Amino acid sequence: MSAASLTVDGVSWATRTGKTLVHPLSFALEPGRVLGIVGPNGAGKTTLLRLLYRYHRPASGRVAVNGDDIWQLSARVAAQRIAAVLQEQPSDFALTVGEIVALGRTPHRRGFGGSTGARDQQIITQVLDRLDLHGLADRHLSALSGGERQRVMVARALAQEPHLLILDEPTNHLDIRHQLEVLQLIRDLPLTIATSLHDLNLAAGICDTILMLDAGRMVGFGAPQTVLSEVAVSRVFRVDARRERLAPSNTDHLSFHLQTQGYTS
Ligand SMILES: Nc1ncnc2c1ncn2[C@@H]1O[C@H](COP(=O)(O)OP(=O)(O)OP(=O)(O)O)[C@@H](O)[C@H]1O
Repeated sequence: MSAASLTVDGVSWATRTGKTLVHPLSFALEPGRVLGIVGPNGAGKTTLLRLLYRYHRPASGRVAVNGDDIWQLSARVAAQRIAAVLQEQPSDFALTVGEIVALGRTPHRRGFGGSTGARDQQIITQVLDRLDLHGLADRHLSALSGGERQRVMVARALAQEPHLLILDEPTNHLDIRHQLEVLQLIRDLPLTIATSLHDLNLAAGICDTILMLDAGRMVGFGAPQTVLSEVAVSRVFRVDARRERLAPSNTDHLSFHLQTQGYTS
């Protein structure tokens, strides 16, 4: 596994009816960085992620991975570089966990239906181990809990050996232990990562950089402590946010309260 740089230059996206959901935004991420995308419901997080994994073609601007415009790459080469773990649960219920993780190798095979080689098998075994899924390899997806399915989807994405990993709310469906495990895995992976996260404290804990969206506009980009200020979080999320120092861990923690006085945006 190796990490890629990500460059987003003047990228915007609008619906067919002309409603702009992502206003032009630019940022750059160095290889190996973890970017957290935060913002209220409907702010455009999923739409921005779709632009990063070549699902939406930008209305303006370009997305480049290691300097290459992702729309200049073939779909297959793009899939060798970028993998995504999405919110929607998969519909491949008839497949086993092992078979689904093996699907992650597809972009690396010659021709469709190519057989699984020794190297593919080795990688599949490694990711099953890494996600603690070995005991479930022969189980059908329909027989798994939501959290187990989520781990299978992360395993499939890692089997793809991407350089850039996109995750949309990866901790949905996960209990606290598995949330922590998936987040620690994300932090330790030698990949460039862009993930949306609703939990601002988790985001501050694992991300190097935070991108804050509000109504399709980038309203913050930088270190978590800077972007997730009390003032900015209060304004964008329409709450009273307070930053407190937790003892004995000596870490910052945001707490949220309904506003007593209205903020106007
Ligand atoms: N293809 C589309 N056509 C029209 N509207 C869309 C489309 N995709 C998303 N939207 C709308 O654009 C806005 C942004 O959606 P998006 O899913 O990107 O937000 P989000 O920040 O991921 O929200 P959430 O936190 O609720 O998941 C929402 O109001 C959504 O209803």
